[in-house]
Amino acid sequence: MSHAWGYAANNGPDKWADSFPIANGPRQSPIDIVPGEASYDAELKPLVLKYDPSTCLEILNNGHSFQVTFVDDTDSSTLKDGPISGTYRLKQFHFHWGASDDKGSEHTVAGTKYPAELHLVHWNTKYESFGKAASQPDGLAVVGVFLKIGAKNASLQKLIDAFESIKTQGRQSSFANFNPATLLPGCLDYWTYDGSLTTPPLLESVTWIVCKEPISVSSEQMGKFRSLLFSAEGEAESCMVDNYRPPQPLKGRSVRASFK
Ligand SMILES: O=C(NCc1ccccc1)Nc1ccc2c(c1)[B-](O)(O)OC2
Ligand SMILES: [Zn+2]
Repeated sequence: MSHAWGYAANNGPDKWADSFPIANGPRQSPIDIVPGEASYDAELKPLVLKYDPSTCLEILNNGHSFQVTFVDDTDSSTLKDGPISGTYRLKQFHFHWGASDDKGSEHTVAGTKYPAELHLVHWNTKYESFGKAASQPDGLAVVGVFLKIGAKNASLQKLIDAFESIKTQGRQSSFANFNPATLLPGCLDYWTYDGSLTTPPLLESVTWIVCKEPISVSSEQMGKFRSLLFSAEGEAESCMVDNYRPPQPLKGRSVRASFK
């Protein structure tokens, strides 16, 4: 497989190991989180998330998902505490979702799939850049938030309203003053474990922080996610759906809970 990885039968998750052998590594993500097997750790601190909407830069279709990117040359938008030490800067957030409401999340909870999952990506400022941090075992910290079908989500609607300008692969548009904190659930209880990027290069550099409480999304809003395209303008249209990697073997890792 050339490095044109994707989610189709010929270039999807079952084929990634051909070009990225780490796909079969010891700390791959996502995983199935089994709450009864997670161990409560009283030493885990509450998450401290400080986001500055003025660091929001653009929204783009990268051919795998849509992503909102942030200016990360200062400590304006950061994640601290929780299971991590030091300061991690927000770089981007993106989503994974399904072709229907019964699938789409990457992490699962006792086998339950949610229709979508948000990833807020942060990098450890002890390294000089995201790229450098991405190759270090403590380089990245990603906050995962499940989306559950329910009430229309006004914050997600702001993202959806920008979709017509990023319908096809490679398109981007300016996107300002969005506060990612509006995408967080009210309760920040979380599970945490050591894992990886869930897309190539699948680097094993992520401290995963998965929130127990989902946020809401309406079924109509999920329909708008599915109107984005994997394909570029002028190519045969391919709907951007099922852009999730299934759970990977735990390989002896422990999952800790910040709550009883
Ligand atoms: O940043 C990514 N690629 C570009 C890259 C540039 C430089 C070095 C390595 C990688 N990928 C990526 C980053 C973070 C997450 C994911 C994928 B995710 O697992 O989907 O959710 C969390
Ligand atoms: Zn992701």
